[in-house]
Amino acid sequence: MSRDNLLTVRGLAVAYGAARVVDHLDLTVSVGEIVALVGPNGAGKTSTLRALSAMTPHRAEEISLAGTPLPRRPDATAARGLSHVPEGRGLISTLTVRQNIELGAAALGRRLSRKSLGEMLTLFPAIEPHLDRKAGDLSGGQQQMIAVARGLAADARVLMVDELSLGLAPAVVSDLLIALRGVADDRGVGLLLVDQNVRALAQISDTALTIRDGRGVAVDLTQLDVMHSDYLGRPTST
Ligand SMILES: Nc1ncnc2c1ncn2[C@@H]1O[C@H](COP(=O)(O)OP(=O)(O)OP(=O)(O)O)[C@@H](O)[C@H]1O
Repeated sequence: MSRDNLLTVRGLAVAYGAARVVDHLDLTVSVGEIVALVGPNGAGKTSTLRALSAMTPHRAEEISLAGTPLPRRPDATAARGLSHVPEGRGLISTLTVRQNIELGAAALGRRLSRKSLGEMLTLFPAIEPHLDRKAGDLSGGQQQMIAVARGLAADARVLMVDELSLGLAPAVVSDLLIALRGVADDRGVGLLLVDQNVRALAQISDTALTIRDGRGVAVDLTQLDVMHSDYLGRPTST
């Protein structure tokens, strides 16, 4: 393990019945690193994130955070600092913005401190005027900011975000990605981002991989930049 490694995954396998969608997948996410996980529909990206946060049955030789094996229960995984913003965001639309952000900490039996809330609002100033509105009444971009804030508010050391840009305008996606780059640079959080919008990801990621025949394959970021949206990518080595 390198000194700065946070998340280490070796030999991850996910199967649905006889269909093995992820097989021998390895990946690492280091302190302050943004890793893009790209690939076409059905490649196994969501299954990978769900397995890492123990929401999907899986096998693995190693899933560890900062050198310590992660437990295989979603709440325990989150409590150790591996946070997951699922596709669709998973907000409770009838609760307020503030309550949704508090849920990140509450789910782990913690109270969200004023300092943590303040940090989230500094990161996403667009949601500050709406703290006491129902989350479901906000725009898609604002809801994605709330979901990321909720994930970070649970003292995330590694944050995984599934389909960050889905349904959002390019300018909103850009704001979100710049904020996430800041989270990585300023707070040292490691980010594992899944998105169909590979061109946007290429702007802010440090490394990228795709899933080919179940395995993680490194992708050249400069190739991502010129791809159309769902291109699988070329491996940097074969
Ligand atoms: N609960 C499930 N039961 C059975 N098959 C599933 C289940 N979840 C996913 N799959 C299948 O596993 C494969 C990988 O799905 P997954 O959602 O992980 O892919 P993905 O790369 O995230 O795709 P997308 O970009 O479309 O979200 C697909 O063939 C999918 O149909």
